[in-house]
Amino acid sequence: MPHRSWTRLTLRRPDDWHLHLRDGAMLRAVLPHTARDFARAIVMPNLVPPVVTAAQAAAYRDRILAALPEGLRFEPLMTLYLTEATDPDDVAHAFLSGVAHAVKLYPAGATTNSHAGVRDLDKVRPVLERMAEIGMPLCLHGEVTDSEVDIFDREAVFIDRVLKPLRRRIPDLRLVLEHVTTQDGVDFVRDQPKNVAATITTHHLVINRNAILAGGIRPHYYCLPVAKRETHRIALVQAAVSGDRRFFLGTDSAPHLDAAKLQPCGCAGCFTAPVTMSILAEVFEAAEALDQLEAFASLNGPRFYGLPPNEERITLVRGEPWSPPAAVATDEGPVTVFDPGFPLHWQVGS
Ligand SMILES: NC(=O)N[C@@H](CC(=O)O)C(=O)O
Ligand SMILES: [Zn+2]
Ligand SMILES: [Zn+2]
Repeated sequence: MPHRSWTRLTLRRPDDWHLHLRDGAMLRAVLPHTARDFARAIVMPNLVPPVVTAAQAAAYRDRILAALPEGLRFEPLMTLYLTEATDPDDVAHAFLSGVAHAVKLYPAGATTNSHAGVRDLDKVRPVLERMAEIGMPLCLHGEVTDSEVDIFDREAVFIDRVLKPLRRRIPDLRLVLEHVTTQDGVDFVRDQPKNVAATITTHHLVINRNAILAGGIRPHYYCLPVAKRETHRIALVQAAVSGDRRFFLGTDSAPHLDAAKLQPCGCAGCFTAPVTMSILAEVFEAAEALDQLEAFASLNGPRFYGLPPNEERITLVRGEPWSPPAAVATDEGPVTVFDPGFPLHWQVGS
């Protein structure tokens, strides 16, 4: 049956393998939007102060569960923020006791709340070697921070200068190239026979760099890594719909108050949680690959992380275009919801 005529699609409940839930008022406002559609999420640790230790991750996990509205089920999968002072024993304890599922590497200065991240990879080598021994994945924000390097080239340069040497030095370390944005990144992952995967965001599947700049500056499309040329967006779509187990959904839904985005130096991040599954259905439908959506959103991620896929199912239903909320209210102000720029026909059935 041609995909264009599908009006319903049932799949295992998806997970989000890269998510920012923040804390406090923001956490309470955004969490229900993820928990409505997703069973689990890899929760990013870039709070202020960052989630560095096993104890901090356990406490953050408890705050997330306490913020979950009655009647919703959701399992936060915690990560540890890698610093040059991180203790390998604490990391191993966090992983082996189930408190944390991955460590996150932010090159210092690369993105939101990354200043406590890593400047010198040699300093964290004992941690990385221990992780390789116990099979704990390292999630990477894959951009160099060198101000000489053009912002649109920072992922490709990271792959050459950091990722390839790291692969050679610690080949058993399991890596996730988070929010891959380039053909270069896709090609790198495809070249790795094992231990490497990549997450792909919602927004990088639908916007290219024109969205940020054409016709005026549009802060709600500014995220890191910054969206690239159309050729790169197409490479991401091809990877996502290919069924290749190395690529899976990590929305990187990254809410910031509108007040923090709409200013002369605005924050990076797109808030996609409320619309991700609808957008993905449009993207996969347009690629005539709706039958691959379950692999991308519900199967490939758990396989990489060594977890069972969810048993529960959701149904996406195609109908007349619907209008998602323009913004989600928090106690501290509104957060604009990502607008893909095309009508959304698909909705997750209740
Ligand atoms: N993606 C973003 O643009 N922002 C993220 C950080 C990140 O994932 O790099 C955030 O925490 O706001
Ligand atoms: Zn990042
Ligand atoms: Zn992120």
